[in-house]
Amino acid sequence: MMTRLHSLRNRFLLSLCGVLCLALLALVLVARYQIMPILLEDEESFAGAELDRAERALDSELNHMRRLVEDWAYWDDSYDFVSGKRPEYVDSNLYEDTLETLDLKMMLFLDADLDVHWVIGFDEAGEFTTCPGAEPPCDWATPAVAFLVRHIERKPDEATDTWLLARSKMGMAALSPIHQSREESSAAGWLAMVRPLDASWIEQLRDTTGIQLELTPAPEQDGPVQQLERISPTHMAAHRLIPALPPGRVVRIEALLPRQRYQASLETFRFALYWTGGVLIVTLLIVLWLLERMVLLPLRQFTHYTQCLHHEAVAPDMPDHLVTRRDEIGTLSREFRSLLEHQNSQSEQLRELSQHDPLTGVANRRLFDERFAQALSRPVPTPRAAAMMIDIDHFKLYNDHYGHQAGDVCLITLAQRMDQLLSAHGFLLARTGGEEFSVLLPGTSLEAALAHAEALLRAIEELNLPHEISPTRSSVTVSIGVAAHRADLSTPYDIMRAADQAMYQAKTEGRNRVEAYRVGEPLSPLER
Ligand SMILES: Nc1nc2c(ncn2[C@@H]2O[C@H](COP(=O)(O)OP(=O)(O)OP(=O)(O)O)[C@@H](O)[C@H]2O)c(=O)[nH]1
Repeated sequence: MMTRLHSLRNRFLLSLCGVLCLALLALVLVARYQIMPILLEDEESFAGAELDRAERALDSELNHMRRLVEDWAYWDDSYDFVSGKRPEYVDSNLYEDTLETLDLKMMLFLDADLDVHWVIGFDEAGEFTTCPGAEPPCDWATPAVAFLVRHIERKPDEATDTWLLARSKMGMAALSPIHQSREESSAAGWLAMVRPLDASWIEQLRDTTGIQLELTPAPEQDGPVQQLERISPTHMAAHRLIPALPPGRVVRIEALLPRQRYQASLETFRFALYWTGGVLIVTLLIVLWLLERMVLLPLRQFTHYTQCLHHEAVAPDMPDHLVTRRDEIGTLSREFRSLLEHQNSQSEQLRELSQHDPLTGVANRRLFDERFAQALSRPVPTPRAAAMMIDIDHFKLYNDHYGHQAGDVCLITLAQRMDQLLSAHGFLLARTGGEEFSVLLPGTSLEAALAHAEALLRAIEELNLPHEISPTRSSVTVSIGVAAHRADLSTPYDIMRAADQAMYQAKTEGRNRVEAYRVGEPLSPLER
């Protein structure tokens, strides 16, 4: 018995759901292990590029510082000043406004012997000081002087250098040898400048780069130079450490970056995922609908039809829309129909064989009894039915004289003639014994039956089938007993017993005659 779970529809649905789940799982795994790493990697390279941009902005500021210090260092007035020839240089150039205009914290001139020639700048308290050496009140410059002297002694290639400074406050420093502008000569001294990197400068850097960044001085640390921290779904913090002075200190660039690219990629991926999922589900629904219409529905109709064959007495016709289909179901339906037709015709043949006498082709006892019972069961007005019992006279002699085969031919000839006469009236002739026939006459009275029997007798005589050694007549004759339904003959058995008795009466009376079963005659048992 097919359960609902095992129906094709449910199995197909379950299989599709399974495939869908596997596809979703595959999609999740691909997203987790293929797409997400690519997105994160892309985000890291974006953060790196943004930090590069911030660092390039710093480099550009350092270059600016380099150009500024070189402008002053390659100025002949500066050359003369450190060579001790232009004492008015201080008054005309080195004053507080100069530092403020150039956005500097300090300018330091060293002569060729690396002695401090002049210092101007703001001390730790922000007071402007200007001195011919690093003595008070300009002693705040002493550490810078010591560093510069060490640096020049270590690297006397007379190149311009720039540095980021990361003390408690940040700054930028540049150092250049002082040369004459036109002649090739050795350095007459060195000029150093220091620019503070304060909050307003950082704000300006933010405006220039468009990056939300912070610069902070920090001690040098072990670990990666660049790090990325995703602080929220919308923002990440990227920082990079840039070497600075003094040794052991770094400038930490920290950029707060939007995760737009990641979010946009994620959104695009989600969008594609939802659409793919939606299209997949719609496709599945359409496939299911098509399956239902093209396969399952006709199969159910076919199954319903085969079930009807079991339950209905008369086989219904196969629905036209099934047999006219041009697909496999149509082929199956047509094959099934032709198989059914073949089986029906074989059943019909078997039924015919089981209800008819193989020698004469007329009905046999089985069909006769069946029809007789039917005739009496119908609530029709009287007369209900009559019956005849016909027996060929001296048929043993016929066989003995003409042979058994001729006897068969005689039986066939007689049967055909009698059937011809009887069937014209709707009566049923049956061969119920070797040379014995019975006739059912539905709705016929005894008198009418006797008249039909007499006509039958005459017709057989008229056949004039030779029976030379018959003591009755020189042709084949029959004896007929007739009985009809009445109160004391209410069953087929009783009526046939009475007809049989009448037929024996006809034999006794001399054969080739018709006898009726008379009222009050005792019935003898019917020999069968
Ligand atoms: N050829 C042939 N003979 C059959 C067939 N069936 C029965 N018979 C013969 O029919 C004969 C019947 O003989 P009986 O019953 O003695 O009766 P009868 O010779 O007809 O004599 P009455 O009935 O008394 O007139 C037998 O010889 C059977 O062999 C058959 O199918 N073919």
